[in-house]
Order: sequence, then structure tokens, then C-alpha cells
Amino acid sequence: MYLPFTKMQGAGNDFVVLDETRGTYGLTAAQYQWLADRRFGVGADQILTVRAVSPQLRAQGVDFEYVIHNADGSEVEQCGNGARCFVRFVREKGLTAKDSVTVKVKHGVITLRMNADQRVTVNMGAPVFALPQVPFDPAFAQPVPGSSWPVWQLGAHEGAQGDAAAAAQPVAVLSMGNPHAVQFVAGDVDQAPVDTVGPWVESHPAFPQRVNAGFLQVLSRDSTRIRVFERGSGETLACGTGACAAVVAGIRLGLLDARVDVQARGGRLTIEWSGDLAAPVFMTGPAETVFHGEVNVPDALGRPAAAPAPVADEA
Ligand SMILES: N[C@@H](CCC[C@H](N)C(=O)O)C(=O)O
Repeated sequence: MYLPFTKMQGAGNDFVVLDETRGTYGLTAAQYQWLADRRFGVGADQILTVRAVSPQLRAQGVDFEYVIHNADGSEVEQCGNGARCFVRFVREKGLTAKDSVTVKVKHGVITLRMNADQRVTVNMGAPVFALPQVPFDPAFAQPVPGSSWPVWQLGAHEGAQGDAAAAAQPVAVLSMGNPHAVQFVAGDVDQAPVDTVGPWVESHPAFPQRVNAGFLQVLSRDSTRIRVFERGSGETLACGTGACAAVVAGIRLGLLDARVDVQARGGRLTIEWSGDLAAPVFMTGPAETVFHGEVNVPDALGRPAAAPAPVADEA
């Protein structure tokens, strides 16, 4: 099946974007996974699929729906950098001329605004702190005494690479529509054990739907550096919801002011949150089109067979 697609990136978090506004391709989880594969497919951290909405939703002011799949093929609730790329996509394709677009994602409805400098501001909605809604099970963790808002020391567990509990800092736990566990790094975030502690946190039993594991270095009250090991995609060059979650956690813990510059490995985001628990988080950052293409997605998926073992010399 030949599919037209657009390759996009926002602060280095990269996407394959599909237009399903005139009908669906009916891709399977394995086909999304294949599209995201950097060797066999196109390569992306997430696949974004743009769809038209029902007349009922349109009457409520919703312009589009977009569906998000991680590189492992799982469907997810929210993607901050993807939201900015989505709005650039629908405008460049002539699907809308609006500067402000309202879109339904799995988590709910969000509104995006294209700025004059081509950066995009997203109203990400209010953060969610209720533990069952993150979802987070405190039976697998201990609250750290003495902090103004609970941070949690995760209990031991054997992740794919063994038990990384000793290397893990306590985590702040919240949802931006998708689950996040944020740890604060005392030194240079480039030295943080993201490769080992990241997957260990992602698969920790305290998070029944897995979690995005963020590592935040606070430089000052309005300036930070971040790395995120994303659920279902691994470490990416930026994670929009991860930046929002980390800044919200920093504000709640009294470490950050209401407007914070977040430097990810692939680019810079501005995150704003008043600190009022019901107030929305605003994220501003770049969104770029890289190229357009057409890809032949295999109907039956499987990896090419491994090379045959060398035949022993009979002589
Ligand atoms: N890259 C994203 C987040 C994508 C989803 C995430 N991996 C999850 O599983 O929740 C962003 O920019 O927010």
C-alpha cells in the first residue's frame, strides 16, 4: 500500500504525519511501528494521523482530530511537539486557514495558535495530579518526607537492565493527558543515567500504563535543561508534554517561576503555568516540515530472515 506522508519535527522530536481527512488507511499497530522504524521504514518518534471530525464535534467548535502512535505502535493520549507540527501541517496543506485551531486528541480537546514568528503556542489544558488518573499506584513507592508536594522514591524492581533503584532520584508524578515521572538532576543533565534509569522508570510497576521518564536540571528560576526517556519511543531530542510536566513539577516544588525556558537536546521550548492547580499550561515552540514523500507500507509485516549460517566446509 503506497501512502503519501509528510516528515516533520518540533525541537528535534520527529514525526511521520498522515492525512486521513478523506478516509482512513486502516493501519495496524505493526504498520505504525514499521513506519517509525529508522532502518526498515521512514523513521520517527511518533506517527500523527490527522482526521476530519463529525458534524456534531464541528458544531462544538472542534476543527480536526489527530491520533498519536508511539514508535512501538501503541496509541497515546497526548503529544505536545506533535500538536505544534499538526497545526503547521493542516495550514500548509490548505485544510484550514485559521490562526487558531481546536483539535481533539485521545486525552481531550486542545487549542493551538500559530504566532507571527511561525512558532506555535499550545494550550495544553490543566495538569492532572490525582494519582489514580496519572495513573500511579503508590503501593510501589514511598513518599519522601519533608517536601511541599509529594515526590516518590520508587521501590526496587527488575527492569530489562536489572534494578536501577539505587541510581534513580525520587520522582514527581503527574499527567499532562499522558503520564510523567520527573526527577530533578543535581548536576549536568548530559551525565544523567537516562539510558538505564529511563527504561527502568518507564516499566516500573507503580505505573500500570508505563510512564514518560523526565530528567530536569534547574539552571535558575526561569531556565532549565531536560532529557526525556519517552514511553514507547525511547529517549527523544525533545518531549513537549515532558517539558510541561517537568516545569509544573518545578513550580509546585517552589523551584521555578511561572515562565520557564526549557532547553532540550533538539531545541528550546517556553512553558508557562500560573501555579493555580486548575489553570492550563501553555507551551510555545517550533514546528518544521522536513520533506514530503510516499512510502510502500508492507501489508504483511515481518523482518527479513536472518542471513543463513555459513555452511561448514565438508572437505
Ligand atoms: N513526544 C511527545 C509525547 C509522545 C507520547 C509519549 N511518548 C507517551 O507515550 O505518552 C510530546 O512531545 O509530548
